[in-house]
Formats: sequence, C-alpha cells, structure tokens
Amino acid sequence: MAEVKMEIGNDGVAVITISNPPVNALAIPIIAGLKEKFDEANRRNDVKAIVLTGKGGKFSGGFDINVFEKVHKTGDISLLPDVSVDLVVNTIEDSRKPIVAAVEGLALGGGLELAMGCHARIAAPKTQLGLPELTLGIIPGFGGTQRLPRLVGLSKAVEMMLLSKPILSEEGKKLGLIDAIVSSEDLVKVSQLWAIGIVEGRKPWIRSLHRTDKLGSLSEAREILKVARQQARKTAPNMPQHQVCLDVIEEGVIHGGYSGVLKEARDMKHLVLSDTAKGLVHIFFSQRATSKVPNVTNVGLKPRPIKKVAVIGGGLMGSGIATALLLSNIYVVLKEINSEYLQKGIKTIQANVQGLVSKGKLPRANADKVLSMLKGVLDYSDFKDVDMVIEAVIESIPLKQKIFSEIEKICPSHCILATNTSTIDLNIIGEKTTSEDRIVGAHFFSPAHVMPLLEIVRTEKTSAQVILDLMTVGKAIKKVPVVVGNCTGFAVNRTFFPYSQGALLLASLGVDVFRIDKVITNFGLPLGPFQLQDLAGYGVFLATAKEFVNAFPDRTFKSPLIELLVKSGRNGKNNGKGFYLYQRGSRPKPDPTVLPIVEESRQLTNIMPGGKPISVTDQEILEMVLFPVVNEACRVLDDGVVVRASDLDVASVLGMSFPAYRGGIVHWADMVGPKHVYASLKKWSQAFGNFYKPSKYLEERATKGVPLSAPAVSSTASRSRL
Ligand SMILES: C[C@H](O)CC(=O)SCCNC(=O)CCNC(=O)[C@H](O)C(C)(C)COP(=O)(O)OP(=O)(O)OC[C@H]1O[C@@H](n2cnc3c(N)ncnc32)[C@H](O)[C@@H]1OP(=O)(O)O
Repeated sequence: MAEVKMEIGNDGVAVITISNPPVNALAIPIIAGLKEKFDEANRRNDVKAIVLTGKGGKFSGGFDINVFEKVHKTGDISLLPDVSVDLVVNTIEDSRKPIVAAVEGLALGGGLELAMGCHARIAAPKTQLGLPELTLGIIPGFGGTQRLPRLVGLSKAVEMMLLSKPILSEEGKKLGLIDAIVSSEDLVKVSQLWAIGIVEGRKPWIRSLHRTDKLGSLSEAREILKVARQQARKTAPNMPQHQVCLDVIEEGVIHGGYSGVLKEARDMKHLVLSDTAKGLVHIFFSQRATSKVPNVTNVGLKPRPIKKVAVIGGGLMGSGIATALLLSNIYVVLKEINSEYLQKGIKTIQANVQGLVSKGKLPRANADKVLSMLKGVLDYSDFKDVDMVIEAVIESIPLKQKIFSEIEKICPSHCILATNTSTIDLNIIGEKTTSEDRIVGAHFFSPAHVMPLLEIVRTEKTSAQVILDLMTVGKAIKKVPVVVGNCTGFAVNRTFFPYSQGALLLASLGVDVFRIDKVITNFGLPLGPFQLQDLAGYGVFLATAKEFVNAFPDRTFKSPLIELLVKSGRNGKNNGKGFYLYQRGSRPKPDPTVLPIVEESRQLTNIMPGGKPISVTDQEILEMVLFPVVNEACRVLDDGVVVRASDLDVASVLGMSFPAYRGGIVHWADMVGPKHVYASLKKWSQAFGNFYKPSKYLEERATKGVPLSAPAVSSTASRSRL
C-alpha cells in the first residue's frame, strides 16, 4: 500500500519512511503524505530533527510515471502537483529542523531530487543515484537541474543529466553528493545521529540551492554549456528536452538557484505535453508490459533453470548468440560441421568478447572466465545434458528438419529446441519430430550480443513452460523478450519488409536513393533503407524477399535493383561497395557510380508516370516509405501476431531502431492519425498499385476513428496466433 509513515524516537528524531512498492515511486498520495508528515514534524515540540528514508531497501525510483501517462491521456496538466517549490524548497530545504536523507538501493529522478533538498545525505553502499528524466522526454522537475550542479559541479551534473547516467554512492561520496557511506544495517541509525549532529552544530546545515562554490566562474559555466549544447544537437537532434535542460541550468547559474527552480517547473510542464515525452513514456510502460503474457506468466508456472545451452552453427548469428549466453554465465556448447568452421566461430566469439573488453564494457579479468565456459564440438555427444539448443544454421528447410529430428533424439526430454530462423515457418521445421510442444523460435537480431530484442516465436503447440523458460533466459542475457506468433517474418521482419520495398519503389519512381536515406535518418532511424541493405547483405535481402513474395504476392514490389548491383560486383558492406563506399576508418560515402545502375533498374520497372521522375516533398518520401510499414503493422495486429499493439512498438524500437522518442511504429501512426495514413495509402494505391493498398484493419479504424493501438475487437481476436 502507498503510504508515508513517521516514527519519533527517544532521541527526538522523526524518521519519515516512504512506502510504495516495488520502487517507492512518488505517487500523488505519497507526495501529499510527505507534506503532511514534514509539516507535523516541524510543528511538534518533541521533534528536533528529521530523517527521510524509503522502505524495503529502496529510497525512491522517482516521481510516479503513471501520472505523466494520465496527463497524456487527458491533456490535463493540473494533475501534476507543485512539488518543487511547495515540498522541496519550502517544506524540506527551508525546514526549521534539519533533515537528513538515508538513501539505499536507488534514488532516481524525483527520489534523488528529494534527497538533494535535504541538508545531508547518508547512503548505503552501491546505491544508484541519477536523474534519468531526459529518457522520458522531460527534465528533472523537483529542482534537480539546480541542486545537482551545486553538489557535484557543473560538468558532472550536465553529463549525468544529458546521458541519464546514474552513478553509485561510492562515486557520489567522492563528488560530494553523498556525505557518508554506511552499511545498510546502520543507515537509519547513522542518519539519526547525523541529524542530531546538525542540531548541535557539529555537522554543517547545508541548503544545496544556496551553494555556488562548485559552479565555477560564469565564463567557465557558459563554455561547459556551449559544448554540451553542441553535443546534444548532434546526439539528440529531434528531441527538445536536452536543450531545455541546458537552458534551465543556465538560468540558475546566471540568476540564482531559485530562479532556476521556477523556470525548471515551468519548462518541465511544457515538456510533459510534448510528443517526445508521450513517445518515451509510452515506451517505458510498453517495455515492461512485454513481460506479461497471458496464459504464460499468469498461470503459476515457475521458470526452470537453464545452465547449459548448445548453439548449432558458428556463423555470425550463432557466434553472437553464444557470446550473449556466455556473458551471462551460461555454459555453451558450440557445434559446427567441420573444424575450420568451428575455429572460425570460436574466433568470432573471442573477438566479440575482446571487443567488449576494449570498449570497457567487460573487465579484462572476466574475459578468460567467460571464454572458459565455451566448448566447441563437431558432434552431438555433449548435447546429452543441455537444457536448450538454439539452432542458427543457414535458412534451409531440409537442413533444419534434419537437425531437429536428430536433436530430438539426443537431447534430454526437458530440453528446449529453439531455432533462430528469421523466415521459416516453425511448424515446417518441427514437422518431422514428435516434440512440437518444445519447439520455439528464438529470433535474435544481428549483432546478437549487442541488439536488445529477442523475438520469441510460438506456435499453437509450443508449451507455456517453454515460452516462460525462454523469456527468463532472454532476460538473463539482458535482452527484452517479446512473445510473437508464427508467420512469415514474424512480427518485426514482417512489419518492416515494406520499409525496403517502399524505398525501392520510390527509387523506381525516380527519387534519388541518397535523398531517401537522408529523409529517413533525419526522421530518426540510424540508417536509411539503402544503407541498411548494404549492411544486412544483399544475399539476406534477396532470400528474405523471396519468402515475402511467396507469402504475400498481392503486395510485394518486384525491383531488379539489388540483383543488378550484385551482377555489377557490388555486395554492400561485405565487399566495401554498395550504394555507399566503405573504407576502413572512414564513414560510408554515397557512391555516385551506383546511379547508372539505379537508372537501369528504373528503365526495367518502367513505372514512372509519363516516363518522368515524380516530384515529391521530403515529408511525402517519409510517408511513402513508412506508411506501408504501418499498413503491414496493422495486418500483424489484425492477425494477432503480437499480444498487444505496444509489443510491436517495443519490437520496432529495439529490433529496427525506430526512434523510441516517436513511441514505436503503431504509437507514431496513431499520433500522425490513422485517417491521414489511410487516405495517403489509398491515393498512392490508385496511382502506383497494390503495394500501397490499405489493409482492412487500417480502413476500418480510420473510418471509425479508432486508434490503431486500441485492443482488438472480438471478431479479429479470434484469429489470434498467440
Ligand atoms: C519530477 C521528476 O523529476 C520526474 C521524475 O522523477 S520521472 C521518474 C524518474 N525515474 C525514472 O525514470 C526511473 C524509472 N524506473 C526505472 O528505471 C526502473 O524501473 C528501476 C531502475 C527503478 C527499477 O528497475 P527494475 O528493478 O528492473 O524494475 P522494473 O520492472 O523497471 O520496475 C518495476 C515496476 O515499477 C514500476 N516503476 C518503476 N519506476 C517507476 C516510476 N518512477 N513510476 C511509476 N512506476 C515505476 C515499473 O513500471 C514496474 O511496474 P510493473 O511491475 O507493473 O511493470
């Protein structure tokens, strides 16, 4: 239950405790409770000093993000209480009695801001301290933009806020954010003594907002902010909160902390209503919702331990998957068909691990231990005690069928039989076995040890236990598992197939390929469709295209362009020459010599109206590439391939790097408006054919004014593949 308690000890110290499991979020009743208890403590004659702490080993995960969601749904900004001035400045910082924060576990966002309003901070070891508000599209709103620079210095504070990077209490102590670190058991006791120390004048009574000693000179401050602004323009070009955060910090540096607090409160409220905040808050909750899968996570099943996994195939995917498992202390048996391929696979894993060491992401000392958990094999003898097999061989149906019949016999009966196929129907892969209940798709995205998404593909026969086990392994290896149904391309590849198709069609209509890529990267995807094709490899593209043409012949656009590129000796990044030129040590450069090949492809498709290139705005280019993706997302929703629309948003962000601040593909389409998407597709389908034909789902929702993300109505729910 959400509550704030106060206990007054014989020493005259009131201990105020926030209790709102699981993370002690500062929900509205908690804020009201804090105000009430602080007022009471200040009034009472038997209270000399106050300690503020959180129950259950966590100080606070910050302001209740659900309130932002409510503001987004209602548009009612008055739902946000005045915490910054009323509670943090007037009640806490200007309290007549000293207040010490006893922080443990985590103090994030509003949690850290409350602590910074107190007159001292005592922390347990390894407590996370941070202001991650920018990841939600807002800025700190309880005075954090003013107090953090005053406690840790401007440079560090800017870094912590702009990168939303938490620090541990040990670093906090060195920086001056934390006054002392004591064990968790002694935390409240020491904080009480510290508070009495302030009353008795043995410890300083510090109001952070009044400090200026760590801000440096005005010119130094301006220089730091100038550099930060330049960096933010590069790293977060489409998001307003970074520049606003720096403006608010500057206000406090120039006109004083209180003036900064007032500007912060005003600007925070504006930002809460921004599309960026709507998108990012949506993704925050959507990502957490993916852990809730009906009939899997709510039926009392317990995940079984997965300690040893066999990976079949040491190519790019297999070695990436093996790396991810090893990094999470799971034993891996890597199987290949000959020692040459096996050595290649092992070398790739070693290089992956080494790469993490050189980037500082893995301590050098851990690298040997990680690699010692790997065993390379050429036969199945080590498969007798594995808990899971992940097959990652080439996309060949007979080969996969053979492998699954073999492993079914060799592996223990509890062993999960997973495939990393990205296109082949799981029912076909499992057809020749009697183990279809333990066959599941574990679809990783390349590079598998880096990309965060794991699509878990289930068939009608996959057991709930197997899905739960794979979800648990997925989380253990730091992926975000999203459970999806079985269909060509599953959720992500199916939804995004029209991404490259739309781009190829536009190129055939006479639009410059590099302009298309630029428009898409300006929108926020890291790579345009042509550069993405270069990177993914043309072989993969052609093989996938074949699958899609077979599965959805009514809506595929057949372009000869990639085949022409291959014929002319281009192979994308693989051989350094695609739409772009790839040279070691320099950024990919658009290659103008590819343009005659694009022209040849145009002549062959011959779809330019009147033989002339169409004239389009950048906005039209964007929509002609992304609306077909939205259209396919609608079909994916209609077919029940995902549990909920927001799962597709998360999958698009984590699997395709669709900008999180646009909320994922379905959320974005709802912001743009289904009516506009529908009308545009209809217009283009009349001009350019079936590729653009709006789906029934889109048509229905656009005409009825129902958001694309609204839960399915019963007639479509019956088609669910989950
Ligand atoms: C005005 C102020 O400046 C504005 C703010 O304070 S904005 C809030 C700033 N704080 C944050 O951004 C922190 C957000 N939370 C997190 O990063 C992580 O949840 C965490 C590090 C606290 C804990 O992570 P982890 O242990 O993996 O648990 P996680 O699954 O994320 O969260 C547990 C539950 O708490 C909820 N939760 C976490 N932080 C929350 C918050 N600030 N408000 C509301 N709910 C929150 C999650 O939604 C989840 O709910 P569910 O179980 O119903 O799905």
